[in-house]
Amino acid sequence: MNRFKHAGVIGAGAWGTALAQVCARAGLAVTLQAREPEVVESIAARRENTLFLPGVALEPEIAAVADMAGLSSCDLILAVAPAQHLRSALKALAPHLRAGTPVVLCAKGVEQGTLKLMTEVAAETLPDAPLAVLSGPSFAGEVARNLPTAVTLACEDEALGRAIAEAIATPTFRPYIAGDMIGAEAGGAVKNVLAIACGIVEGKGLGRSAHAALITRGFAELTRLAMALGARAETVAGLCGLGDLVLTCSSPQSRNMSVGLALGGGMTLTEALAGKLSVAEGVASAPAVRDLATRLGVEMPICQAVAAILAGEAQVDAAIAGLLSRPLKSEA
Ligand SMILES: NC(=O)C1=CN([C@@H]2O[C@H](COP(=O)(O)OP(=O)(O)OC[C@H]3O[C@@H](n4cnc5c(N)ncnc54)[C@H](O)[C@@H]3O)[C@@H](O)[C@H]2O)C=CC1
Ligand SMILES: O=C(CO)COP(=O)(O)O
Repeated sequence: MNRFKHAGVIGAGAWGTALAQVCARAGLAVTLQAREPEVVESIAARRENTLFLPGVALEPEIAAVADMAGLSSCDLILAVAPAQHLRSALKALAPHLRAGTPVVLCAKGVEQGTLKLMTEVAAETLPDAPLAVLSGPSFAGEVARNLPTAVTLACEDEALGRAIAEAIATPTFRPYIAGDMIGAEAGGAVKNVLAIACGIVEGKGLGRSAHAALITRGFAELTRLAMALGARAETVAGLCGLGDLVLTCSSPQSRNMSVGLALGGGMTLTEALAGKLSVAEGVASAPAVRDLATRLGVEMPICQAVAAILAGEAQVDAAIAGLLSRPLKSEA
């Protein structure tokens, strides 16, 4: 029997809307909180999120609300506001959260300034809420259309992790349970920065060999940072780390990779982001990942190069030349 009955989803971007679909298909009542009035209106009037997930017919169980108060009767919350807005979203949720309601963190990023992971932000804003992390290779459009997807559902409380996974699983959406929340969230945050690098490699036409080298050396960086943060190696080798890195570095469907493609093709960052409503988390997380690596003494040359390019401190060609001319070293 499902322990949960009513899911509340914070953030009606593409991923929040896709996860609302998953929860509805899993048999839960769903309330989707949207920041934009036009999203609430389009879901109520047309059963479609015309702004962030156009062309997908939404399940009848999904009700959209503007106010966090609309989530007060939920017994499970999925927090899907972008990483840089998670703190303000959870603060707004706090007065309406029922005691003991688990909060599943679904954003992929590191908070700028504080350099905190999403679990740290949530622990500060909702100190009493049980937390879990959902992360893995999952394009919103594919999940919303019911294509097969597997993700990591990480929770320190194994029984709670299992209960959440059972509540949201469907025949096509398969959460694998893990105990390591830090590994799950570190993988998702760093892969977005690496996807920008992969886009640059593609945009510059540097070839499949360079692409494979970048994914592999990028994974080494991701693993080093995650381990320094306290993650377990097997978590980052799973869906939320390696799996998501492979997906995001391999398809222009990725918003992060698309930004890299544009930069590699000669656009400025401003041109690459112009007119985009959707979030490319790696752009905001790159400087935070770089600063976190510096603080922890972790070598992350690819992420550092991406951060420098995005900040206008390095040109693309010079950054590539800098990476290729690093002293030869042991692979391990
Ligand atoms: N789209 C995807 O395929 C996937 C996205 N994610 C992650 O989910 C998170 C949300 O991304 P998407 O749903 O794709 O977003 P999106 O790019 O589709 O939409 C932008 C979102 O940002 C919100 N937003 C904009 N300004 C804001 C502000 N000032 N305060 C609060 N919210 C604001 C909008 O309301 C909207 O929900 C990100 O961390 C992303 O990395 C994770 C897995 C898949
Ligand atoms: O996280 C994602 C896939 O797992 C989505 O990637 P983008 O945000 O780069 O589109």
